[in-house]
Amino acid sequence: MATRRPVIAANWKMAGSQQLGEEVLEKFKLLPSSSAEVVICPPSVYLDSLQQQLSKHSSELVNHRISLGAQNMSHQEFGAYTGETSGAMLKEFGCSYVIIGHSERRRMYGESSDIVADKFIMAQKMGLTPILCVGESLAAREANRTFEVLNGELNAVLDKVGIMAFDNALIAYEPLWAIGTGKSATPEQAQEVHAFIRQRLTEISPFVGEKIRILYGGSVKPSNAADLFTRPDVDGGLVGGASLNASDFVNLCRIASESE
Ligand SMILES: O=C[C@H](O)COP(=O)(O)O
Repeated sequence: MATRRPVIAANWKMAGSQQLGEEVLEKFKLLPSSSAEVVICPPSVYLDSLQQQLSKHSSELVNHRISLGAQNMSHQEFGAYTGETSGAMLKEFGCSYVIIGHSERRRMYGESSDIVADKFIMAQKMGLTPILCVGESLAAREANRTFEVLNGELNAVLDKVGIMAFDNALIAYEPLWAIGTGKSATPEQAQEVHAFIRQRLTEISPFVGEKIRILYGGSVKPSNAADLFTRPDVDGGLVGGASLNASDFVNLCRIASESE
């Protein structure tokens, strides 16, 4: 089986502050080292200060791999799109990653799977690694439609970009019923879905399927992380609420590093 380095991504959503960035980096300085890749996705207006903080503390963070990511981007390259942020701008402010198709964007801002696929394409064109979010609603799970929903969300992107584009992407499985509810999927539920996603990709390309990192998101916290992250197809987490507490977040990164 391929060795996949775990990834812990923080999605601050519309929360956090410049101060939180400083607190998180101070906590990392106290952790001797971590092998997990860490991605911090603050609101875009904080990217600049976080980039500067990372550079200020770089000599004390050499034993960590901390990158910046964004929570969203435009599917357009540039132009008259009021309120939007382009991939090139995110690159300019130090981003390596961008979250694409988070369920909050699909649900509250009407992002169709087609737009999500276009964002995926634009992210890669701009040199960003997309973190593609997929996940089913509670109603879909209760109707035994989980795999059907996931297939639909994956196919919408696969059909447009092709399997090899997933060689430079992460997938985050985020069941909608577990997001911000305090009720995480069980490790067994997460593993079952992650294995399904990996199998789906492996059928098309064993190379990509084996290599791709699939993160779990939905009420991840230090108390349930070890059980989730040690499942064979769970390669880390996309963390919302717990990433707003510097100690909890750094603890999650430590747990992920130890689960490798
Ligand atoms: O992007 C993160 C997810 O939506 C999970 O959020 P949560 O950890 O607050 O449940």
